[in-house]
Amino acid sequence: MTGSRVIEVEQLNVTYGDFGAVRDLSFHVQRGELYALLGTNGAGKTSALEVIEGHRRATSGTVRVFGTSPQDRRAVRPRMGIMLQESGLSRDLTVGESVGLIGALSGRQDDVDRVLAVSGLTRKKSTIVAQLSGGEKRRLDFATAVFGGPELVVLDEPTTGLDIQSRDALWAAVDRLRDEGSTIVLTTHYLEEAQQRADRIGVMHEGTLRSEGTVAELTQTLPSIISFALPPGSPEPPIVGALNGAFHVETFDLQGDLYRLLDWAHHARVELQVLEAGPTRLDDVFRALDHA
Ligand SMILES: Nc1ncnc2c1ncn2[C@@H]1O[C@H](COP(=O)(O)OP(=O)(O)OP(=O)(O)O)[C@@H](O)[C@H]1O
Repeated sequence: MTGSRVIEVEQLNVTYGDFGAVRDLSFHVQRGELYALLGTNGAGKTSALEVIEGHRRATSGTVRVFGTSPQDRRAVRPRMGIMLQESGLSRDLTVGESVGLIGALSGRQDDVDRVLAVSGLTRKKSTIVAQLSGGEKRRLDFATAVFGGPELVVLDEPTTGLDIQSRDALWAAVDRLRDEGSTIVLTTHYLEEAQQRADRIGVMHEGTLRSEGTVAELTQTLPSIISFALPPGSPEPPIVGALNGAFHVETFDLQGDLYRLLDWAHHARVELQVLEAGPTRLDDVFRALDHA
């Protein structure tokens, strides 16, 4: 293992027949990092994660987890918790039995009731899996992944289908894992969640890694946005970019332009309606992908 790298992916290719789902993918994840692998639908994220999880063999390239092959399940499994996009949990087991069984298979030690509490499933302990709602099943998948506080947790779209309370609870549990030193790798289509939490982000599109870095690094090449509307009959503002009466301005000098706008509004006694100003969001990085 190089330095404190928990995951090392070098020139990974995954092909299905003659279709290259993952093409020459290289990235690494440092110990204690939260790394978000983001991308468009079908970009190859799950295929890459499946190799990291040891569920799929690479067509070519090298993947190392804790310095060893992820196919070496005996070495890797006790140290890695996995939340798949679709779980293979038995429908007839109760929630408590499922967590206990998958937990025991992981080789890690934990208290089932503690894990259920962390995952918001205490009241469902005796319910069979077949009777869980979609969101509850996701919480159960999460519970089995974090059983025993693994050093590495891989989460494939963990918050898809969860209501806002469940999402907040899941992120609080992830924060606790990080406080305890766990490394987290995840995929999500909720870009704002990655923007708030990821130390680094890799952006995939059509099988390849298009960009990688911190949120600041990914967004710094794009302008910031100021948007607002004016009451009818207002004088012309000192800023261009009006569209249907609403103003939407792209700027590389957010602070300077905002100062000029507010100063103008103050002196002209104009109310800036629905005023919003902020750096470019990851959404815009994604929208730029199709043109990359
Ligand atoms: N078993 C398979 N056989 C053939 N093609 C597959 C298989 N699994 C995935 N693919 C294809 O490989 C591509 C990458 O799929 P993958 O699930 O890795 O993407 P993803 O980035 O996770 O997408 P999403 O965000 O939509 O979940 C897609 O075009 C998909 O149709």
